[in-house]
Amino acid sequence: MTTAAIIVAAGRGTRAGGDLPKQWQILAGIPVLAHTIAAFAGRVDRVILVIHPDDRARAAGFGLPMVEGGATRAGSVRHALDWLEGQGVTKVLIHDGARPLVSGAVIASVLQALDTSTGAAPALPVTDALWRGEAGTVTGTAPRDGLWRAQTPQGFRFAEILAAHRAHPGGAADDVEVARWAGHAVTIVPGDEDNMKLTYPQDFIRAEKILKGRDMDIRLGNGYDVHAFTTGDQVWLCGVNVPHDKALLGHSDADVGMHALTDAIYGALAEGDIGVHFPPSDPQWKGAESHIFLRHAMGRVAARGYRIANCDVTLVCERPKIGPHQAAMRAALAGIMGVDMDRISVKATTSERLGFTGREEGIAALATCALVRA
Ligand SMILES: Nc1ccn([C@@H]2O[C@H](COP(=O)(O)OP(=O)(O)OP(=O)(O)O)[C@@H](O)[C@H]2O)c(=O)n1
Ligand SMILES: C[C@](O)(CO)[C@H](O)COP(=O)(O)O
Repeated sequence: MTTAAIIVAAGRGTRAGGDLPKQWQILAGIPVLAHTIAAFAGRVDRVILVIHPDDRARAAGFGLPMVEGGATRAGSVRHALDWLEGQGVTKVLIHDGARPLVSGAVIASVLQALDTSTGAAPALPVTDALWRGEAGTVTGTAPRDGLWRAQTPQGFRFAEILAAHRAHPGGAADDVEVARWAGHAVTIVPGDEDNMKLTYPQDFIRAEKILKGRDMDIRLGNGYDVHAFTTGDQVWLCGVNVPHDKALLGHSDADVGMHALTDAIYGALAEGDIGVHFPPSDPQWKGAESHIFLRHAMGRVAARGYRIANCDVTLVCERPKIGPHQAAMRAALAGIMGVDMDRISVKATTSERLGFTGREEGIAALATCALVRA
């Protein structure tokens, strides 16, 4: 059994306004879509992102398969279902990228209901009285009995929802409508008031408040790296080229500071180290610029729904002198990581001429990193 989640995020969010489509706007320090993706981590076997072609570069950092969206939500879902065909998926969840606060409990209920039903979706009963109105005046009332407010993820047996979407004439508000049109029963599972869809600007304020009320998850990681000196006239340290009477030896550009920092980030996520993601045995990483590794680690941070609280790097060497380059190093790292410079510290110490660093045989670097998720 393979489960997949399709996260539709190709809309333009016109009702939400703002400089960016709503799924890319920042909510509690990270993009809305990063929250949404993090909610599915570890709960399904595969996650597929449906994005607008203009957002390809922005979305690449998540490291997930990407499918181009359609002109409508249903079109976007259809593209992803077509893409998943033949990949052994038996259950598929279809979720709005604009619902970042979906809980693990809601996702689990939908998946569980699919054991006995072709379709399942979360919803909340309508509890307020319903009126009709015109020009600001109540013109009638409507019974609320049996009415539900639909949420996502809406889950289905894969083959059935793919066939239903292919046959549907279009114009459906959601995937439950498509499934029902094709004759499939859809089970209602309990929704969650917090599983709101960000639709209007004021929804962001409510979502921020909900997130503030949740427990904060903090993770710490450390990293340590050493590179030996060889002949040369420059070294790369924390993204800055420093003139020196030696060079650092390594499979990549040997930026010992950036390597320690990257390992600290992987460590905080409990996702191994640089060697796991970029094996030295693989010739494609020979001479690689270290920002590739750091950007990858930051993509993993975003994909897991975390953000950087702060990082601290210590370089251990007698020479070159780090002080004159410290500000440039902090700026370089902050630029690569997309965080404010005041969250990045770079400092240096000598080892009082003791050991391999004291004998100027190489440079060592230590790094600590703290990640937070609301
Ligand atoms: N062509 C489209 C339209 C919508 N969506 C996605 O479907 C979800 C729910 O749609 P909605 O809230 O209507 O989003 P938008 O279409 O972006 O919003 P608006 O109608 O305000 O422009 C969103 O995650 C949105 O990105 C999509 O993937 N492809
Ligand atoms: C799918 C959906 O989220 C169910 O509530 C909703 O129908 C999509 O958003 P829209 O605002 O109706 O386009």
